[in-house]
Amino acid sequence: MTVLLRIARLHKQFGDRILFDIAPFSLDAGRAYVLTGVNGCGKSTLLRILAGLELAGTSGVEFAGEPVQLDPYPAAMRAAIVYVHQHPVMFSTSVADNVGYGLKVRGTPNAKLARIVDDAMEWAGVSHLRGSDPARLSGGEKQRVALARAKVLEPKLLLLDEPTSNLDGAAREQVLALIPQLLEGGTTVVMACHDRDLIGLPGVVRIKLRDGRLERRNTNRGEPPLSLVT
Ligand SMILES: Nc1ncnc2c1ncn2[C@@H]1O[C@H](COP(=O)(O)OP(=O)(O)OP(=O)(O)O)[C@@H](O)[C@H]1O
Repeated sequence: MTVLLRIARLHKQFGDRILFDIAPFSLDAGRAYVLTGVNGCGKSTLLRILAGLELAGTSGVEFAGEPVQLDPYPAAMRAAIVYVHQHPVMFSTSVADNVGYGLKVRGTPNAKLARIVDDAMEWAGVSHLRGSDPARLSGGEKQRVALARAKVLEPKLLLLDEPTSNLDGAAREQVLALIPQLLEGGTTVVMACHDRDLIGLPGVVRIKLRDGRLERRNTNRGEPPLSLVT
């Protein structure tokens, strides 16, 4: 399998506190990973670094086979990597505008954009909310809109930060039902989570941040070992 992202060393500290020092690790193209670890170990920070939202000390970074630096964050990675926050921030226009915003910025023609947005909203079960004020959505609806907004961009790497946290009952089930479909699309996905149902998804590689290191666990359901952390 092709490596999408390779990092020889990734080091993050806040003041004197070393949060993690990871060396080396790689993410395969089209592979799904679940990132676990105790509260505060740095899962969100790691995803934010990969998304270019936070700086870190890095060396030996390659993305899609090209050597890159993460500061300044490369445009090619900005275009290819989408981060979905556990509390997604929405523009206060409409749900449909939010789902289509990234495509609009990319200059997608209106007719095509409308079609893609319709399909994504149907996929996420939020078509009925198309004209709604995003500020009035429930947590589960917001997360599903955020997943639709990410999906339309067809990212090479999708980073999901605790997609089911703070959700329960039907809202959680609805988000859980979307995730396997995202994993089938050929996108590399990394999900930070504590949710056992996500951690147990078949074919997903488990990685764990512990004591500032990234450990690789087995792939679920006894599949062959993968080259996640080499
Ligand atoms: N800007 C910052 N300055 C100082 N410390 C920070 C900053 N951002 C995060 N931290 C600290 O870094 C640690 C890791 O935070 P992070 O949110 O990445 O953890 P997490 O593993 O995602 O936690 P959780 O499972 O609770 O979401 C925490 O102790 C947090 O307080």
